[in-house]
Amino acid sequence: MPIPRLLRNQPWHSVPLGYHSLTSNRLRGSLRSSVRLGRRLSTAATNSATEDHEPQFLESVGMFFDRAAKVSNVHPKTLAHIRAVDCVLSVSFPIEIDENSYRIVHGYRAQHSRHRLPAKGGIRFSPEVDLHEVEALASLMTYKCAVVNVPFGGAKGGVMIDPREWTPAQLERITRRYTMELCQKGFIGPGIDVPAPDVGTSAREMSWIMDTYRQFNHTDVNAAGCVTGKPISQGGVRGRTEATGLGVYYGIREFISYPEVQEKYKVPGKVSDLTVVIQGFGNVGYWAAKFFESNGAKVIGIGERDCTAYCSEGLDVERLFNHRNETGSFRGLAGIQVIDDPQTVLELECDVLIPAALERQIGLKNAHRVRAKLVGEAANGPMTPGAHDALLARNVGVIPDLLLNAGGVCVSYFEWLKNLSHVRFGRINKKWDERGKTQLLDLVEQNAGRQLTDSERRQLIHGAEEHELVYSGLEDTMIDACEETRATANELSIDYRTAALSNAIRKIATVYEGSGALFSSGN
Ligand SMILES: NC(=O)C1=CN([C@@H]2O[C@H](COP(=O)(O)OP(=O)(O)OC[C@H]3O[C@@H](n4cnc5c(N)ncnc54)[C@H](OP(=O)(O)O)[C@@H]3O)[C@@H](O)[C@H]2O)C=CC1
Ligand SMILES: O=C(O)CCC(=O)C(=O)O
Repeated sequence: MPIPRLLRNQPWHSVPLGYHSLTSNRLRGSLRSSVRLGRRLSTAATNSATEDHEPQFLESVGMFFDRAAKVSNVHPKTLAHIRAVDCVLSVSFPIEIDENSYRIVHGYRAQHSRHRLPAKGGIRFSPEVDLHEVEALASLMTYKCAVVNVPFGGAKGGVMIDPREWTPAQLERITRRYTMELCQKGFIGPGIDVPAPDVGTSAREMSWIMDTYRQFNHTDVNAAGCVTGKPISQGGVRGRTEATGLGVYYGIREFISYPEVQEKYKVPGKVSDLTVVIQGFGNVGYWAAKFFESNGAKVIGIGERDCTAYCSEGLDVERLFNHRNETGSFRGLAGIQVIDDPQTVLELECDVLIPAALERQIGLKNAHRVRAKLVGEAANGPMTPGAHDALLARNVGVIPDLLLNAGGVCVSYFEWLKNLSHVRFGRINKKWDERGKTQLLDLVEQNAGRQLTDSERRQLIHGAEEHELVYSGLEDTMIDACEETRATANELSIDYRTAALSNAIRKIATVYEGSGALFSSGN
C-alpha cells in the first residue's frame, strides 16, 4: 500500500481522514441536526441484538436510570435532559505501521453532562470500544461524580485498538494523535474535559496526553490539569494509582459493617473474616486485592482473561502479580490451583465477589450460578439489569459501580485541585501543624509528669504527607457516599443501585433547575 507523503514526513501530525463532532441542543440550539445524528447513532447501536438477548450496555444504563428516576421526584423534563448524552466526538486517523503500511484508528469521546465543568472520565484502549460503549461510560461518570460529590460533569473516551498489538512507540503516536483531535475539537482542557486512565491505559498515556495538550496550549499555566492519573513527576498526585482499588476496599468495608447488611446477606462484619474473589487483575483488581489482603481478608480467587487462580487459604497477591508479569499468565505458579475456564471465577463460593474487568460479565446466563453473598462492582457496568434483579431475588447483595468504583475520580479531583493550585498537598501546613502539636505535647508532658518516648513523640507530631491526605480524603468521601446511599435505600426500601442513582439524579437536577439554563420544573 503506498504511504501518503504527509504520513511519511509527519507520523502523527497528519491531517484527519475524517471526523464528525456531534453536539446536543442543550445549550446550542443551532446544531440540532447534529443532535439527531448523535441520537440516531446511539440508538442504532443500542438496539442492535446481542448474542445473549439482553440489553446492550447503554440501554442497561438507561434502564437503571429509569428505575431511579421514578423514585427521584424530579420533573420529567429535567429527567429527560439529564438522561441524554450531551455531546460526542468521533474521529478516525491513520497510524503508520511501517514504511509500507498504515492503519486507520477510530477514537471517541462522549460528554454526557456538562452541568458542572470540567466533564471528567477515563480513556480506554480496547478493541471493543465503540460510540455507544463510550456514551454508556460517560453517563455513569456523571452519576458517579454526583454520588461522591465531586463537582464534575461526566465524560469518557475510547480508542478502538488492542494495546497489546502495538509497540510503545506506536501507542505514543496513537495517544498523541487522538489528543490532537481532542484539542482541535475542544474536547480537552482543565476547565472543559479532563481525561484519566481506564482499561488499557495508565500514567504513561496520561503523560503523553498532557505533553501533547501543552504543545497546543503553551500559554496555559494550568495545562497540567488537562488530564489526571499522571506520574508524580508530571504533576500527578500520590495515591491516584491505587485510588479505585482502595475506594472499592473502603466501600465494601463500610457496607459489611452495617448491621442490616450482615443480617440480610449473612456476611461477616469484619474485613479480616472475609473471603474475596476478584475478576480482573489490572489496575483496579490488583489494588483491591492488595488492600483486602493487607487488611486480613483471604483473597481466594483471581480471574484473568485466560484462567483463574484459586487457593482456599488465600492467594499471595504480590507473588501472583510478579509471576503473571514475568510469564504472562497465572499458570505454572506453585501452590495455587489454576482453573482453565476464565468465567468460573464469577461462580466461586465466597463472601464478596468483585468484578473488576469489563462490562456485562454477569448476565442472565450466569447470574444463577453466582455463589457470593455480596457483589461489589469495581468495573463499570459489570452486570445487566436482568442479572441485577436475579441476584437480588436470590438474596445476593449488590454494591453498585457508580458508588463503589468512584475512588478513582475522587482522587482525580484531588489531582486536578493540586494542578490548579500548583502546590503539593501538605506543603504549606505540614511544619506548622507539627509545631502546634509539639507545643501541645510539651504542655501535656508537663502536666502529666511523664515524658513520651521518641517514637511516641514522632508518631503524634508527624504532619501529614500528600498520600496520607489523599487517603484520608478518599476514605471520608467513600464513608459519606456509602452512608448516604444506605440511608436512601433504607428509607425507600429500594436496592443500593437505585438509591445511589436517585440521589445522583436529584443532585444533578438541583444544578440544572437552579442554574436557569434549562426549563424549570414548573414550566
Ligand atoms: N482505572 C481506574 O481508575 C478505573 C477503572 N474502572 C473500571 O474498572 C474496570 C477495570 O479497569 P482497569 O483495572 O483500570 O483496567 P486494566 O486495563 O488495568 O485491567 C483490566 C483487567 O481485566 C482483565 N480482563 C479483560 N477481560 C477480561 C475477562 N473477560 N476476564 C477476566 N479478566 C479480564 C485484563 O486482562 P488483560 O490484561 O489480559 O487484558 C486486565 O487484567 C473497568 O471496567 C474500568 O472502567 C472504574 C473506575 C476507575
Ligand atoms: O479518574 C477519573 O477521572 C475517571 C476514572 C474513570 O474513568 C471511571 O471512574 O470510570
